[in-house]
Amino acid sequence: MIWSDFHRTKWNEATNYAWKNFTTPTVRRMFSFLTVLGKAALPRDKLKELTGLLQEMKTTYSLAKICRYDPRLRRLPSGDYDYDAEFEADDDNQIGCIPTLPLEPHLTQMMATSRDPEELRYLWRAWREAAGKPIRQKYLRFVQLSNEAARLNGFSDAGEYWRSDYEIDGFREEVEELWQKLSPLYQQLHAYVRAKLVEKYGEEVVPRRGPIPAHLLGNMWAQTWTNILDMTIPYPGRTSVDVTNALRIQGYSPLAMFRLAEEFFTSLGLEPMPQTFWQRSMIQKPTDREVVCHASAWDFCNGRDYRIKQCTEVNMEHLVTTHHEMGHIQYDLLYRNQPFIFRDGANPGFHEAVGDVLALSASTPRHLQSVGLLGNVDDSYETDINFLFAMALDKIAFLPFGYLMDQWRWEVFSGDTSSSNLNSRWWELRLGVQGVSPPVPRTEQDFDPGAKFHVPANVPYVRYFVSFVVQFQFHAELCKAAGHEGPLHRCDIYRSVKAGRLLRNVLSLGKSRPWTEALSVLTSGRTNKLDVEPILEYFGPLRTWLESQNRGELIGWRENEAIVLQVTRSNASLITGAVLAVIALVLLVALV
Ligand SMILES: CC(=O)N[C@@H](CC(=O)O)C(=O)NC[C@H](CC1(C(=O)N[C@@H](Cc2ccc(O)cc2)C(=O)O)CCCC1)C(=O)O
Ligand SMILES: [Zn+2]
Repeated sequence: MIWSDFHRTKWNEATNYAWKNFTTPTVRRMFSFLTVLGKAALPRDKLKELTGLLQEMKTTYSLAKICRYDPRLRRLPSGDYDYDAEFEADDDNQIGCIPTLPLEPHLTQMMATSRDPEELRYLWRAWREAAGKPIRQKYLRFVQLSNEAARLNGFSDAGEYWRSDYEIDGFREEVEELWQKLSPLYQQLHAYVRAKLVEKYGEEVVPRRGPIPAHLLGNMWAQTWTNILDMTIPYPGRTSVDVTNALRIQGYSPLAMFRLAEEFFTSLGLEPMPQTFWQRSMIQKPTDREVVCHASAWDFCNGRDYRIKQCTEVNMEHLVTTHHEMGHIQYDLLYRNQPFIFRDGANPGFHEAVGDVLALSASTPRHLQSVGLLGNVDDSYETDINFLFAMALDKIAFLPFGYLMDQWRWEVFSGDTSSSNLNSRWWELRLGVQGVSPPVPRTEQDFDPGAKFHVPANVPYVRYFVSFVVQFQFHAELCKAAGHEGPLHRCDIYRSVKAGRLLRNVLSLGKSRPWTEALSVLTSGRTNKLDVEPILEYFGPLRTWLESQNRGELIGWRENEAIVLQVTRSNASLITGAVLAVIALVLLVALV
């Protein structure tokens, strides 16, 4: 229904006070959600422009392709590539360029498996040229319209609108405080991985006391580091929990991976996937048409139709993703009897945590052995450390990225970051928070955040940071309910109906109660706050091990030790700097 300006004014007036005096808390809660119109509050023409920009940015991202790496690419004295030459028809040795490589599965796979820094540097830059740079202007206009819509809903900007999903004042400070408590553990992991990369690539490529160049971490955005486990595993030759080979040798299909994940949920007494799920999901990349391969889980809001769309590859990372996506469907199923407006996660981080909680049990060596994916598993210290390290490459490495993505966007929405420092602010955060540096010089002509799905797709991201903290709170409580004894990282809640009942009680609430109350239910009243203790307890043994291994290493990074020139500020400031230097020189000479 299209809102006429008259209707919208009347609605805004009506929703500003009448319902706030309703006596029934649940009805008041319903209206507090119903009165937020979101982008529908925009005038018709601006709504059309906003949705058009969003579609264009998503299309650019999902269709972006790059050329294959060619080692004959000429390097400039500055260390950068002579890319222009790359596309000139070169008589004697045709380099040429036909963009054929999409992100999934090609670039994802190459970033994960290539150990050639030059190829990785090429892939890293070419992807940003194809996916990020082209949408910079569109994104700036999109931000303007998003802020206008937010203000029409009574928020100061789109960032405040996004944060309202968490229903607590000071959410921003809460997230900052959580990160401060987790950062020391991240820095220990960062220092250890950097030392291993120095061993592999040399100090020419990796500065021993500086940030880690972002293209060497096995992932296009350096957001999880599981793909460099082979180069960094503490005890090579001992049990490694990467069961990719076993999955392939045993002939696992994507369907078998989905059935395996479903069986974990039903072993807890939770819901099986409905019939339509198996009929209508897309679990493999089709060969006859272009699709958006970024995995997603869908609730068609009729209590029967739920689907996953995923370009599943047979490997460990996708087995975890399958649990993650199915966790969304499980949550959708558990709150399907709630009133429509309450059919949502208690907060977005809860929705992201469900599947990961089960994956924490399903990934243990003991569990992988029980499903036949791992051979002999010993209870040795080395196996424990190998396992915890593999988990840290996923869970701890991710924390700064999960934190900085929306720090950057909240500042863009609030205007603290503007078009003149859009990309340099991104790299300030990447350098300062995550300790990674760009492998080629960056300028304000680039738009590197735009090369990460959630920015063109306008999907908020702090939900993942919240999930990575709260999933360990869930894990600790479910393990307690399952009667687990011993270290938290060895817990496997598989087949525990008690754990399943507790999880069902928490998730069935949907968004009918504030998430702080859901946390009280989970912890039998012990807490209603996000708490880093469980994740720090889980990784406790690894932290001790890292601290002993890192003796003598610099913990943290010197920001001036990045290999390449950091983000060059907009050229104007460079010229100003040069002019001032000349004037100073002239004065000096004059004085002497
Ligand atoms: C209709 C709709 O949109 N539905 C929502 C779900 C809902 O709201 O019901 C949805 O399907 N969102 C897609 C998104 C996909 C993935 C993702 O984007 N992950 C992040 C962060 C991350 C990284 C490591 C990790 O272990 C877990 C998460 C990234 O890849 O950067 C890709 C693979 C994993 C999850 C998702 O499932 O969260
Ligand atoms: Zn998710």
